[in-house]
Amino acid sequence: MGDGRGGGSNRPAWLQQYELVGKIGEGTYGLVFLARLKPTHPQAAGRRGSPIAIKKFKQSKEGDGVSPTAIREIMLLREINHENVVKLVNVHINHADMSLYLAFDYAEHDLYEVIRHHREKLNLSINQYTVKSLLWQLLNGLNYLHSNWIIHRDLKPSNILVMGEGEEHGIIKIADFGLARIYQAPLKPLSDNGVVVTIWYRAPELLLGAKHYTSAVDMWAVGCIFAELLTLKPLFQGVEAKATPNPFQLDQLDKIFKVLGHPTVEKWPTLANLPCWQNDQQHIQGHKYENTGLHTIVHLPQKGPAFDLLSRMLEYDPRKRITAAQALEHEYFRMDPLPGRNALVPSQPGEKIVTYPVRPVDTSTDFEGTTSLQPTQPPSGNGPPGGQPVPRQIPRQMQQPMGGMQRMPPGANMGAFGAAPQAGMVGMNPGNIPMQRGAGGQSHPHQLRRKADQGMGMQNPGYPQQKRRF
Ligand SMILES: Nc1ncnc2c1ncn2[C@@H]1O[C@H](COP(=O)(O)OP(=O)(O)OP(=O)(O)O)[C@@H](O)[C@H]1O
Repeated sequence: MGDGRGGGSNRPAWLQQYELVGKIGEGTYGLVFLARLKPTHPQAAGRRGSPIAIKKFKQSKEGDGVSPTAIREIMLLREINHENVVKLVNVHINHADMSLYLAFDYAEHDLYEVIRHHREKLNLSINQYTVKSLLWQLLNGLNYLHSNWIIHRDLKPSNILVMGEGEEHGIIKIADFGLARIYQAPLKPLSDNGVVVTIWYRAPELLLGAKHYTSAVDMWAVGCIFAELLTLKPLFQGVEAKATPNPFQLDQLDKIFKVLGHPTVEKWPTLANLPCWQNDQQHIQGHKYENTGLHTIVHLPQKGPAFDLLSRMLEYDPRKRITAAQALEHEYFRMDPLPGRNALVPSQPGEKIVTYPVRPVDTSTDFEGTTSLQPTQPPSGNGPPGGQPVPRQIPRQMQQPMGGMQRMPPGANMGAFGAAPQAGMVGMNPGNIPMQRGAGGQSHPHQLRRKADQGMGMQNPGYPQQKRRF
């Protein structure tokens, strides 16, 4: 960046336009940094430049190329253009060390932090309008992805970003497509990629060894997230059995069955074909579960539309599970309060405005992940001087339900759908990227590794610290 922190002559011109603020997170596949356009840049015009998030991918274990996961992420993201999906603004591969930088629009919040703020700081539920608007936008982005034959496969609160103050305030952006992949019809076995959906949000068919992913796995995750937005607690907090390469996760299934009751072949005919159902007579088939009632956990009237929608998302049989397109048409979204474009404004006049914390930034870590001796600076600076965010006074921008997206016929291309390649991608040619053997087709051990601090191991069955926060 040429600023003495993570600067380097082998940085491309676009990266040198930005100054690094610091590290904001660490995921399975790399580090995420906050950077800003330099004040000297014409677009910044002496002001503080707009923020971007730069995701630097870790090198593959063999250290001999950009990982297949990264290639896949680029291939997908460069085609994607939707208000509720995070925008990729630039890409750089450093051929010297084969590191990969992806620059995305920066989002000040994510659902993990929004939920945590309500649970731990406010001890207050999220208002109905905000829950509905967040859910609507999540479904809207997901409908776009599914319509374009993309399954996310790793939906969880930390992957659902929410824009901070500005013209996109309160808008959701689905992020982290490192694990997503364009799916094909007819279904092609994808199980050689490993089981990738974070365990708490993982659909029962995957836990029982289904060999095929469908978009229904994302809808299960949305159901879990919907319930979590309502109760501020993960719905099914299973303890992951890490020692097994097997998808079978008994504790997670146990948590699900205790709430939703025992699945039956009458209600879910293909259940009998699932490998783990067949193989585990004793624990799964032999155990009888009472249905404790989802409504008692989420505190929703059983006959109401919110509960109806949630139940359809948590339908055992993936073929009967509601789709994103259907969910957007559900009665829940036609009733007051109607969903809006800015999910973070108060739901009614006089209601207290919730101020969510800005992302903490570790300003002592540079792009190489090296800790410098610089004094730690205040957080990202997106709040006012002094670090105390002011209440937000932005009026609700939309009172009408937003129109659902048209579903795209199988085989139609993105161009036909109106998706333009994104800015900054000119010259990007994934075909020219030196790839590891097997890239794009085979799984890489990196892909299957889960973060040690996810809080889902036997040692830490409580609420997870899913990522490092500073
Ligand atoms: N565009 C972005 N703007 C702001 N923060 C972001 C952006 N993209 C990712 N983050 C944040 O950076 C952190 C790390 O993200 P990353 O996607 O690498 O990992 P993760 O989702 O926490 O975990 P995993 O990759 O293992 O699923 C998260 O807190 C995430 O919310």
